[in-house]
Amino acid sequence: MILAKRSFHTSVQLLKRSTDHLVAKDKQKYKLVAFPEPPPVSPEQLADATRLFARPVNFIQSISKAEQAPETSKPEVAFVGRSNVGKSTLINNLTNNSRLVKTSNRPGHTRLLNFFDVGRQITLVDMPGYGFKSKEEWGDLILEYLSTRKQLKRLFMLIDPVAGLKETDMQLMSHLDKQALSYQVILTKRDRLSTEAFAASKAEIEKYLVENAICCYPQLLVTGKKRTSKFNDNDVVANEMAKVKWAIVNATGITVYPSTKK
Ligand SMILES: Nc1nc2c(ncn2[C@@H]2O[C@H](COP(=O)(O)OP(=O)(O)OP(=O)(O)O)[C@@H](O)[C@H]2O)c(=O)[nH]1
Ligand SMILES: [Mg+2]
Repeated sequence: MILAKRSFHTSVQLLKRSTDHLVAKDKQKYKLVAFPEPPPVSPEQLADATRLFARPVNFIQSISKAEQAPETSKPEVAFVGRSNVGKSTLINNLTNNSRLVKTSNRPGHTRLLNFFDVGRQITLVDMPGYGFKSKEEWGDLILEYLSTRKQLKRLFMLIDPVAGLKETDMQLMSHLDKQALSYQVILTKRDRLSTEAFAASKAEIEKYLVENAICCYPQLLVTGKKRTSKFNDNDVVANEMAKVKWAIVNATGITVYPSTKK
């Protein structure tokens, strides 16, 4: 049985779950080609996460050097990915504030690390993109931040399923694996592909992760703009966003208490 390079613990967890994702390679061997079904998320957990992100969100600081990072004690998650993949848009969507972070259809828009406080419980970090129209110093800033930031609980790595995985994405994953940093992949711009094309791209990305990525959380998240009424799936889009919120809450390990405000 081939379970890529996963840790023993993860392998045991995977083996305990369903075997639907295993396909026969030959008579004796099986190959893992997709992540197992993630543990179910209850409506209460989704509601807790949604409640947290409905709380006030405040810009903390922008930095151009890792040592300038704010001294907060809050658990932190950061969003990383190729330029134009939709990092800043995702932060706006999560916080329901389209003007919190500036977005642009021109790659290379975000040039600093931008920190935001959500409900005084967690910190979100928007990052410059890598790849097309990126700058070497931005890459240095990201790597420096990743290797020094103790508060960082999980890195969310955004991938555009239209473009698929690029060499730069794979290099970053390999770097994160070597540093034992936990990351989770979010597929963005779901609305830009047909159901079939999206499923094919997702399967290819997932296969690569299963076979190569060590510290990747074994669940792919999905986001995308609300689609036209033709598809009538705004509920699906809202549910996908709630799952991203829950993944963040889960990664940070915080408990969301009901608001005391009436
Ligand atoms: N169709 C579609 N477009 C999106 C989606 N998310 C973001 N975009 C668009 O993609 C472009 C880039 O979005 P940004 O959020 O600025 O991307 P970024 O990753 O922050 O880019 P950089 O800061 O340049 O690295 C903008 O024109 C967004 O409107 C999505 O889910 N669907
Ligand atoms: Mg940006």
